Amino acid sequence: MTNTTNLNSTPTTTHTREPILKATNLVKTFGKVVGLDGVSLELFPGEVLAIIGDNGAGKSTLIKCLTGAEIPDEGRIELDGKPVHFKRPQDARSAGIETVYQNLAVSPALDVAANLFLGREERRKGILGSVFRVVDTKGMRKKAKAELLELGISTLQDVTVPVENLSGGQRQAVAVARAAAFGSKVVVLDEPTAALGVRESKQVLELVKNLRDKGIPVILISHNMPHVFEVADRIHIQRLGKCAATITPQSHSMTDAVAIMTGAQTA
Ligand SMILES: Nc1ncnc2c1ncn2[C@@H]1O[C@H](COP(=O)(O)OP(=O)(O)OP(=O)(O)O)[C@@H](O)[C@H]1O
Repeated sequence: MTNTTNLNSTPTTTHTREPILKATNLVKTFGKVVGLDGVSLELFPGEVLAIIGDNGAGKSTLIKCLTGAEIPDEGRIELDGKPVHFKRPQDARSAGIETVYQNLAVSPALDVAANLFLGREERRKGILGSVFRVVDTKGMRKKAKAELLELGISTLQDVTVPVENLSGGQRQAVAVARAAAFGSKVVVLDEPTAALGVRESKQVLELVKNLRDKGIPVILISHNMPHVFEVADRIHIQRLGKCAATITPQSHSMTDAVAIMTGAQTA
């Protein structure tokens, strides 16, 4: 991958590999309101792509179109080079796109391992034979531990702790670990550090880097410029429903990014 300095709305990075996820000219309107006005995006293997933009710039709408929560009016989405037409979030999830939304979908009363396997519980034969299959708590706990270890999540040693007893950062880590497990191809994180303190944010940002290093590309939506500049390989800037520019932390400063975002600097 080579980075070039360029403020045009075309991606500033050239890649030798094919994108895992590619969106071309997405349009989404809500009555007279234009949420997305012809937005294109590419996500490459092993990268963190941040999406930034002012309120109402179209970040959520873009993510929702990529993850099946909204259906674009126009445009094309390809996953691994093949066109996809997600009609609901479950379609995107089945295809390998996992999303962690701001309002975390963790179950507070369940323990860490149960949360990691939520909706995908593993079963084993019960003592009465193969007819009765019981939830394989022990097996899932073992796998949960291995998954957390692989992701470098060291703050969650005990997978039998109920999630309601964890800190905000640890809960976020559980949600991200769940998204990263089960062979997902892409992880989308919506404001993962918004509700966290400095130390907890740092842990989550480390986790994002670990995901990338593990080969899972991440799309990160964030308003926090220092966080974006710390972890992103490329930064897609949304403005008024369009992509104003795609930059890199090497090619542009935070001041540049904010100026492009607000229209003070043209792309
Ligand atoms: N369901 C909806 N119905 C009507 N208008 C919508 C809907 N969803 C989004 N919009 C509009 O589309 C535009 C883009 O909104 P979107 O939520 O994608 O922006 P955003 O960049 O995520 O903003 P924020 O940072 O405030 O969450 C806004 O004008 C918004 O009001």
